[in-house]
Amino acid sequence: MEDPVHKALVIGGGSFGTALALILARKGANVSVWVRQADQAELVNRTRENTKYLPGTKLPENLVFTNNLDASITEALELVIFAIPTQFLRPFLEEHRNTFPVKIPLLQSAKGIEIGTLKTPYDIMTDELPGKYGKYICVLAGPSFAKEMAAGLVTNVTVAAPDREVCERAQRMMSARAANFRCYASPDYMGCEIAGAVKNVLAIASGASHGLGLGLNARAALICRGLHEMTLLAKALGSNGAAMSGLAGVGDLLLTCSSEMSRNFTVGLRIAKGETLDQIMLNATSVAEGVTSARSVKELAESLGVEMPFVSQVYDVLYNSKSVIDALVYLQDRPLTAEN
Ligand SMILES: NC(=O)c1ccc[n+]([C@@H]2O[C@H](COP(=O)([O-])OP(=O)(O)OC[C@H]3O[C@@H](n4cnc5c(N)ncnc54)[C@H](O)[C@@H]3O)[C@@H](O)[C@H]2O)c1
Ligand SMILES: O=P(O)(O)OC[C@H](O)CO
Repeated sequence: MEDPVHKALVIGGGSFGTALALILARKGANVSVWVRQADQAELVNRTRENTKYLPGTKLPENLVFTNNLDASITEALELVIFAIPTQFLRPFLEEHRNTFPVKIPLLQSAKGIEIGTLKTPYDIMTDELPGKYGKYICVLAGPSFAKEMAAGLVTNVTVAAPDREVCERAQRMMSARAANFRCYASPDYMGCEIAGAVKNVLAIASGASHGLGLGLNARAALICRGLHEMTLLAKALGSNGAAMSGLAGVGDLLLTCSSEMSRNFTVGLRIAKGETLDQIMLNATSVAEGVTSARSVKELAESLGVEMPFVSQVYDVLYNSKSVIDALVYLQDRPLTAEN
């Protein structure tokens, strides 16, 4: 049974923040979406459309963009969603540490690993928010293209948190039959976050494989062996691996490795077609988290002694000018091993 939400706040008005706000608005919540620029908020409110990040969807009147985080926005909140890319989360929290009410779920939805600290978004939130917020931090992960959510298409995701009561409350609050949005609950928050970060890197590999015309056998092998890599990393960080067979693990990996709707997949595709990373980044209007996570995930895996051959090859292609063909040859010529 889902819970009603009367008032919610989404931090970040990119495509995913806007899509999550729409889900809550469609179940009747009054939703504010915080963005950095006042003029962006004004434009969205005037046109009733987020033309920059989620064009083509009319926003309902109970969904309002704002540049304010004063009491009129934060008072009586029941739920806060964080939907800004991983690398910008810590600076945001440093500035807005005590802004949010306590005892309400704080649901983070970014999929990446922070450069430098090699931490997940959940850990960044634990670092930066005062202890009183600790057990209320949750993770949302799973196969969820913003465009499809905005179109009202069926989407199932996982809400994860160590505290069962908080996790299930967030699950009930985010679930929205009216928006075809269904949430499952899981205690494996670390598994969900590692899956979210690593699947973006693997999606770059899958796009590259598609660009080379390697076919569907190769894609299936990449998804399967990639799942093995992300499972090893998650377990090295304390996950019991439960998320890997679920929506956040194999579910999101399948989605992102199979579609040009994925920005990460598209980066790999364009590289295989001859563009450089610099050329791709030059005109990028939206974020492909796998580009930065290729660096941080590789470093994290090395620091833990976890072998991640696909991730290391994506890193070499992006940052060491290795050709996609050479990366493929490397992967195929590795010594034969047992499957697990
Ligand atoms: N778009 C999706 O389908 C989708 C689905 C699931 C998860 N996610 C995850 O959600 C997170 C947000 O991605 P998105 O797709 O909404 O991004 P986007 O590319 O659509 O928008 C970029 C966002 O980053 C913000 N931003 C840019 N520079 C910033 C800065 N210096 N400080 C703070 N914010 C800044 C922008 O305001 C905007 O909100 C990512 O971690 C992504 O992996 C996205
Ligand atoms: O467009 P991508 O590659 O960032 O993927 C979006 C979502 O993470 C899919 O679940």
